[in-house]
Amino acid sequence: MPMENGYNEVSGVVNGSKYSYEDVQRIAQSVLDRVKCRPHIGIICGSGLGGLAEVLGDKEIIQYEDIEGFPVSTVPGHAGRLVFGSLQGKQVVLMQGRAHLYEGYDVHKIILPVRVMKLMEVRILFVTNAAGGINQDFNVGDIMIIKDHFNMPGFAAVNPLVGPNDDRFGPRFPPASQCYSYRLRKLIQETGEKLGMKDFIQNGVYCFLGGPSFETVTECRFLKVAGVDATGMSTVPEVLVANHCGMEVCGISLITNKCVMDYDSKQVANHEEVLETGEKRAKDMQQLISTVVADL
Ligand SMILES: O=P(O)(O)O[C@H]1O[C@H](CO)[C@@H](O)[C@H]1O
Ligand SMILES: Nc1nc2[nH]cnc2c(=O)[nH]1
Repeated sequence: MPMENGYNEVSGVVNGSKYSYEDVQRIAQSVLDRVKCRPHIGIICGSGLGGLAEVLGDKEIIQYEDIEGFPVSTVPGHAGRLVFGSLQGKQVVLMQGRAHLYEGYDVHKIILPVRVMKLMEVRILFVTNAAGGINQDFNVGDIMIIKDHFNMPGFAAVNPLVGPNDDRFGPRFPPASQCYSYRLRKLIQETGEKLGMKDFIQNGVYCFLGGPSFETVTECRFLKVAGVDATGMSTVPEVLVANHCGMEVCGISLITNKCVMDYDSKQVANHEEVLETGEKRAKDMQQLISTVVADL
């Protein structure tokens, strides 16, 4: 069972959905008991990007609601299924949808699937998302290779590593300046160029915000000054935990809309546009990730 609900005297935080190492071991084993696949590669699909599951061979599917502790997705574009299968001859596990803070989940709950993947021996993690473009040189439909992130809620201690540390997962004070693998960033860039995607591949910094409101104009302008290229409401908690436990991480954002930078603009962000752009670029995202996986 998860650690006791309520206030944790050691960490001083409400620790209701924090899972111990033994809890995660048990959950990982219960998932492995249900599938034949033994993946070393994990893929988390962002809003509208779960179509990659369709190209997996020998699929084995488990609904999140059938896995102890897994947060159930409540957002359109997030199917809420763990899909095992083969991609380019490699065994992979793919999350078709994720949970977000704004759905009401505690940050410790959001990252549980990443720790479960770790204990299933996943070593390389692809994390994708839909994001708004802060960088005005970016176009809708661009694919941004994440080189770094800005954990804005982290300024208020919203970080999945808050609380007692279990060294079996990773160190108390993990560095976070190299969360995104240089090797995988280069591989994605080169692969994208070979596939003729150079014109819409970008590199940049992703900012995590709590949502669910999209940003105000002033917030967007602030992020631009802070050096952010794209913003969204996910990814960073998962990446911090993956980095903590020594996974090699590749982050990819699809720029689904341009953030509004002008106070008099008539444009407004909306989730329908996010999903539409995801649909339009789905095939390219699939081809890019599949080709990179083939080369691993
Ligand atoms: O980050 P993903 O899960 O791709 O979803 C993005 O799209 C939704 C907003 O349209 C938000 O949840 C935002 O984070
Ligand atoms: N915060 C945020 N998340 C997004 N996800 C997709 N587009 C956006 C956006 O413009 N802002």
